[in-house]
Amino acid sequence: MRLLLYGGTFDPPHLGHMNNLRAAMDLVGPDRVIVMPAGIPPHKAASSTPAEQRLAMCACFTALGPGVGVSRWEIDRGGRSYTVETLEMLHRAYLGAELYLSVGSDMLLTFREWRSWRHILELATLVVESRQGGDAPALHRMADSLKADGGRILFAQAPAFECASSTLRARLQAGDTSARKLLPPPVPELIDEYGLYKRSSK
Ligand SMILES: Nc1ncnc2c1ncn2[C@@H]1O[C@H](COP(=O)(O)OP(=O)(O)OP(=O)(O)O)[C@@H](O)[C@H]1O
Ligand SMILES: O=C(O)c1ccc[n+]([C@@H]2O[C@H](COP(=O)([O-])O)[C@@H](O)[C@H]2O)c1
Repeated sequence: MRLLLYGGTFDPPHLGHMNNLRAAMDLVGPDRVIVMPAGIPPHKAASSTPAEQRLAMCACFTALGPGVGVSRWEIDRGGRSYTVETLEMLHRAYLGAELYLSVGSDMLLTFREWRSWRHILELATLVVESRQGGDAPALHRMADSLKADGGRILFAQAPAFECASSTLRARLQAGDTSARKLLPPPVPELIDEYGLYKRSSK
């Protein structure tokens, strides 16, 4: 059994994430996909969007196929979400499964800063997706060096879809409604329902 983990802050999920996960699924052909919104992301400021609302927005990923589920495990644990702990949990819960971890280019380039990154390489195959055209040489250099440390690394074959949650939040807060086109359903509807990313009053 192949199990693909896709973690993120998802504040909010966007078409770059959808493109990323679809490409990883096309490459790996997983039996099961677990989308895991982080409690507190380890390497950036905590999101001000409530975890339950980020979790609800992740329903967009289930459109990618019947094997795709969204887990609240990291949110329920609370605190900083270290991927090694999530992979250890999956390793125990799905005995014998081959684990894959989907990451965008920024995550691969900072991978040696992750907690217990050597153990992550033992537990899972990394599936890398480019976030911007032209980043391939740096990604391949990093992949080669992680392979020398025993890592297994695959590259998903999809053109980069340049998009970031932080930019979309800023655009929505500035009243740029065209940013909504980069959000998969039901994300725009939930943003309205929860009153997220509101234009700041001056
Ligand atoms: N446009 C994209 N293309 C490919 N991968 C992406 C893209 N955006 C995010 N990712 C990857 O998705 C995962 C989760 O990302 P995250 O939720 O932090 O989104 P983000 O857009 O990077 O957010 P922010 O701009 O707030 O940092 C990470 O592995 C990240 O590299
Ligand atoms: O475990 C770590 O040390 C670690 C360091 C940085 C990022 N991560 C994970 O990578 C995923 C994407 O992180 P982020 O901050 O871009 O949302 C998310 O699942 C994080 O928990 C994990």
